Amino acid sequence: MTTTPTRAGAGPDPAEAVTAPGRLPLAGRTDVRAWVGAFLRREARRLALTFGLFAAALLAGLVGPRLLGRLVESVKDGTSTGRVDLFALVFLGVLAGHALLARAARTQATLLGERVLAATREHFVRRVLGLPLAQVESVGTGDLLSRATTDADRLNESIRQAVPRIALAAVTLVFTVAAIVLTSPLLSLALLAGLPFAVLSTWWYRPRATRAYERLLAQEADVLAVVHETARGAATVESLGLGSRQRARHGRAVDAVVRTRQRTTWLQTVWFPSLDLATTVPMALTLLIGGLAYQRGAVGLAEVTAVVLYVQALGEPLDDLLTWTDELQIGNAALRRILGVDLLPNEEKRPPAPTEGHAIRLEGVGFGYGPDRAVLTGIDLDIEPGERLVVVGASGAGKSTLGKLLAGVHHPDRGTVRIGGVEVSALPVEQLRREIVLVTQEQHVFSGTLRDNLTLTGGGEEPEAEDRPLWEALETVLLADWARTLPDGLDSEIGPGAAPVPPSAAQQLALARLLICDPHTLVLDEATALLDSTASRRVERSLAALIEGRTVISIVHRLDSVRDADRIAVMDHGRIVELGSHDKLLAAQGAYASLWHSWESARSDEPPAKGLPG
Ligand SMILES: Nc1ncnc2c1ncn2[C@@H]1O[C@H](COP(=O)(O)OP(=O)(O)OP(=O)(O)O)[C@@H](O)[C@H]1O
Repeated sequence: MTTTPTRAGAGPDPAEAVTAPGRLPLAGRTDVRAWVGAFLRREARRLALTFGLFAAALLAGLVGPRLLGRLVESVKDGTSTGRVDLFALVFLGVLAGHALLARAARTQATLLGERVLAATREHFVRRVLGLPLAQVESVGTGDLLSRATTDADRLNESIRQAVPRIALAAVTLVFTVAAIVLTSPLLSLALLAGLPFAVLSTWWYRPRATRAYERLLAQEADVLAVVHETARGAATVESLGLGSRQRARHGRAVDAVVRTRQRTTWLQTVWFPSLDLATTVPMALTLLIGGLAYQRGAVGLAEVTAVVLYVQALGEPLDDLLTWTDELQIGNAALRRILGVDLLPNEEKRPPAPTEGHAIRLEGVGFGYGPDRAVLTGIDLDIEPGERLVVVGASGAGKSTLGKLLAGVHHPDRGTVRIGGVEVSALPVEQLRREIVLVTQEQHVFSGTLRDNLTLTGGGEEPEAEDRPLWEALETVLLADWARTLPDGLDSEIGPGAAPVPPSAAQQLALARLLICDPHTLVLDEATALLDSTASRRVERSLAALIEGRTVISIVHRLDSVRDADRIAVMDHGRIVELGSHDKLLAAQGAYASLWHSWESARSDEPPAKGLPG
């Protein structure tokens, strides 16, 4: 599938897949058609059942008035009370049958919608989990979230409501038009007068509405992105006083949605009246032609009356057909967004790659977040198994980026990062996590049990034998006492909406997870920087137990414990400018020495604080 850039001003062409900077792509018409084809094949029986039930309900609905008419006629002609009772009974039976059929039809349609929704969401989540992290980072989570939630709901709504209603309206229209033609071919010519209004207005409306709906969904995603970002970074927003900035961003995003909604409403204010004309003009013409034809004896009064009633009856299904087609258009826009994720390159499945030893070697590594933004250049570094390496440097020097490259979160643009002789980019993710893991300040507690949270990295898989290693890990990171206070031990629900997990416990939990997954190398990127000093000390003690016997690369701002490191790497503008032990670098009187002296003098003005073990 090829992707093309969005054409300025004109909006995306629904026939083509579209990519726009900073957004996930939109699928093209061919992708949508393929999806619909697969859906029709997969759900053919359920669809047939749903349509069958709707059609039966429609027919049962038509029988009622007919019966009532017969009853009135027979009362007029004189009939027995027994016969009236019988009619009433049959009428009630038909009404009950209609209600039951309508209920069954709606239940089937709902089930169908839910099945599609579930399958679409599962497919979407699988795809998103397979996306390279860099891709997810570059578009943000708002776009992804809205595709997985509101867009999937819209698609569900389209399938549940729009598809059966459109089908029914179309069938009703065909039957009614056929009835008009059969009743009076002459009067049916009046219908032609309505066609230009329906066709021209829809031809004008459709492409404009398609573009507006696609814009609307993207703008709604922006609103969700701001809300999500603000909620996720609530502590930062609060501490840096970013509330008014976020409110302003939210206000701008909502304004954009309101403007597009105004546009779609305006489009409808032109389209809907034109659709009304598509039935009222033929109605007026039928009366006119009917009157003239009746005077000349070309048609009977009964035919004129029937055709007028039929033309009037066209209004409702025509309205239904077009308004639900509009709804389907929103579903189509939502589907293009959901399927757009399929156009992204997926993390390919890699075969296991046997490594030799645990040595890490970086050769000529270069990396940038964008084509013109080199963040790391010419990095050569050998890290021996069991070594304690500390990385220091000014803010923005590239320390965290180096950590991400080591852990395989990003891959170098130039040069190689090898673990045990194998390039990190060649290692399957399950293997990579047993080799090297990045620990940052941000540790997420997933909704689920404590057990789920401990084993989600894939460790501790054997059933039954599970509990002991999990408790051992909790003991090691000093979290066992906290875990014992939970009502169901390892099976207690924790995280959002369940037992609260304090920030330090979340960090310790992440460390316990690491113990279970047991990688030989840890990259610690300011892992305790956000914790208060008591919590930080507790996590550091857990960390001390964890790093025993492993290679540790610590990225630090505070230099308290750098003396204990085997080597210190000093970074500046994306390069390693110095590398060696504390004493050696101090003696060299270079970048490290000045960092150290300024750290020492700053520390003498501050209350004592603890850094990370190095
Ligand atoms: N996801 C990203 N997208 C684009 N640019 C980024 C991204 N992450 C970092 N950068 C940029 O890359 C450069 C290096 O950032 P990095 O976080 O690696 O530095 P650092 O030395 O760890 O800084 P700090 O000590 O402040 O964390 C900075 O200019 C930063 O703005």
